[in-house]
Amino acid sequence: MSQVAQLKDYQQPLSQALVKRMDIKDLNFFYGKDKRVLFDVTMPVYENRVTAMIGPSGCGKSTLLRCLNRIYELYPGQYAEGEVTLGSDIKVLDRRVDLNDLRAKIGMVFQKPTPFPMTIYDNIAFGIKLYERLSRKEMEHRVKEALEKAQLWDEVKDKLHTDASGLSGGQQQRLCIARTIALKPDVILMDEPTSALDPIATQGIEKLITELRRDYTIVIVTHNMQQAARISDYTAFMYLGELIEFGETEQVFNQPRNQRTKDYVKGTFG
Ligand SMILES: Nc1ncnc2c1ncn2[C@@H]1O[C@H](COP(=O)(O)OP(=O)(O)OP(=O)(O)O)[C@@H](O)[C@H]1O
Repeated sequence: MSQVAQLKDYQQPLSQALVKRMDIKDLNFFYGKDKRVLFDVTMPVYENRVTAMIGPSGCGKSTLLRCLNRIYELYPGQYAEGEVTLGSDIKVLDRRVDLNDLRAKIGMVFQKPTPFPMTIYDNIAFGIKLYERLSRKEMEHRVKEALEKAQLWDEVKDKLHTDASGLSGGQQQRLCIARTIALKPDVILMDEPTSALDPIATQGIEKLITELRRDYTIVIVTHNMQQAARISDYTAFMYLGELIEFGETEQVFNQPRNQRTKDYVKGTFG
């Protein structure tokens, strides 16, 4: 059995056909006019699959992720050129596309769990209220559904109205995932979602990610190659702002086409 197959002990095969959920074409990114850090990146993001971005520190993984929901627009001087499409018709980089709508469709989970300073229940309800008017019953149902999908419900159902800061790190991260899920996104972006967590909590999140891909499309940036091998279906290897190789995770790890990929996955550099 291959190394990747052994690592994927808890991943169930998916039956859905391969469909492009997002399409990235000739993407360039600039931290100001004179600092270009992405160079003509072109790759698909497949629906109901986990795509991992790997590569040495500073290669542009997080920058690429941040282009997918235009979160960089919060910072003056940063801009992207090229094309990022969601579904068949939403041009993500087009300034006419409303950022709030976009971020509901393309949710994001960050490195450090960042619950809002409010109750567990309100953490979920808060985001929903920005987009939808639900009755109390409907809201209760949505909150429960999101917590169930994030596999947190059983642990918090008796303390929904206590402060979220009382949860463990792993629980807080699952709460952040629930908050994202509650908006019914198409795509969930995750930037090093387990790097602040202990091994047990990390395993819980990894398992959750592989289950969430039944309903969502997930793109994850990770430093941890074993994690990429365990949980992703597709892997993008980046180096110095270029996409060096993209393919099925099994292939990228076991039969890389590019010498740099080979060296990186073997641990020779990076
Ligand atoms: N706010 C910023 N201003 C200027 N340059 C930046 C900024 N953020 C990142 N960079 C540069 O952009 C390049 C890509 O950084 P990025 O954070 O996307 O890489 P990464 O692969 O995610 O790295 P890491 O694994 O260390 O998080 C690096 O050269 C980095 O120094």
